[in-house]
Amino acid sequence: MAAPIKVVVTGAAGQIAYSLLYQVASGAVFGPDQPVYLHLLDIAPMMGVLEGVVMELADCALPLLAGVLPTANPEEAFKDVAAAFLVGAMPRREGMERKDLLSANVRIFKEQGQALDKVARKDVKVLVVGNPANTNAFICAKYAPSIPKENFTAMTRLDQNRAQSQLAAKIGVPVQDVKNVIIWGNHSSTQFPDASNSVVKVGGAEKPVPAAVNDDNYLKTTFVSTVQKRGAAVIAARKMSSALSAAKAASDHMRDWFLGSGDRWVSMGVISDGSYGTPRDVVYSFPVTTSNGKWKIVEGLTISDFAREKLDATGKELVEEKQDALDVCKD
Ligand SMILES: NC(=O)C1=CN([C@@H]2O[C@H](COP(=O)(O)OP(=O)(O)OC[C@H]3O[C@@H](n4cnc5c(N)ncnc54)[C@H](O)[C@@H]3O)[C@@H](O)[C@H]2O)C=CC1
Ligand SMILES: O=C([O-])CC(=O)C(=O)O
Repeated sequence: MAAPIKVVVTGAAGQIAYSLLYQVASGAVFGPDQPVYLHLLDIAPMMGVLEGVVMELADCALPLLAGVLPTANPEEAFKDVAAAFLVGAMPRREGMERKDLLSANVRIFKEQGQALDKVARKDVKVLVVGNPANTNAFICAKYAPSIPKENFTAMTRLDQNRAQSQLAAKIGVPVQDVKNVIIWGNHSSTQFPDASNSVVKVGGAEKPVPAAVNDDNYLKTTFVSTVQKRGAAVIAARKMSSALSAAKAASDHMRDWFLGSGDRWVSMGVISDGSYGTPRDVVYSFPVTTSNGKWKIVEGLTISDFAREKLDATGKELVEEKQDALDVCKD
């Protein structure tokens, strides 16, 4: 059995963490042979609730759980961690856009970037879930200059999973038979869910999704807006934001980053190098492949005029959000 790795989950007393912690501690993320030492960070007033979560983790009797450290101190929480799930942040309520959370949440990611910089492993893999996730990830990386920018990512995997599920239902196949759907840009209502390069297994053979769906108008309209607005639809129904599916997506993202994406593309918010004419130096969601703990943007895809407009609109929003975040972080 390998030596345990330290993994931090922030917002550990919150609703996403309540689903995520079991997945991490049971081996679904880092593999069935990798023990984990869980660091649980939340704010001081939540320490009582967190105590209950710690009790429940013990009561799960999980063989891979090597230990648990609950704390309200970021430097203690981030000490020597190999992986960080940055979940802790305010969620939006009905009628809000995710960027409305910026002024409340972005300072958390400045402070946590500084703490990671001081005490985390320099190869730590950071997944930002707290919204607005892309811009929070950008800020976190900025305040952790001793850690490579490539190690900071934002979660658009939930959007990818939603898109894959919508397409599978439309075509009438199991969800795992659809692959390579792409989420471009921001985890916001400007994101572009793009099925144009995705493929589906039908009757044992692979076929392009656009041919299998055979409804271009659907792929350009209903499909796009359903995925863009799915978070809001869940909030309208549940009066709370997605948690079960967000935790599953966070597990998928980190698992693929650590263990490899195989023959599938996955979407991750990563620091943009200007690929596909996107703005540089914002955290933009691209199709990537992962192996040996590194991600690589999928190259050589054709961008239609329709897609171009969408990639530009979501890029523009990210540039604006970045500026707003830098302004908030000045003081
Ligand atoms: N990227 C994505 O796809 C998704 C992102 N989200 C976002 O994830 C975040 C968390 O959502 P939930 O778990 O539902 O919220 P929640 O309110 O249930 O839990 C958040 C937890 O974070 C804690 N927290 C607040 N400030 C903190 C700090 N400075 N350090 C550590 N912990 C802190 C709170 O005390 C609370 O326990 C929200 O911002 C939400 O919008 C949610 C779903 C999907
Ligand atoms: O919509 C929200 O505020 C929560 C979230 O990010 C999602 O469900 O995608």
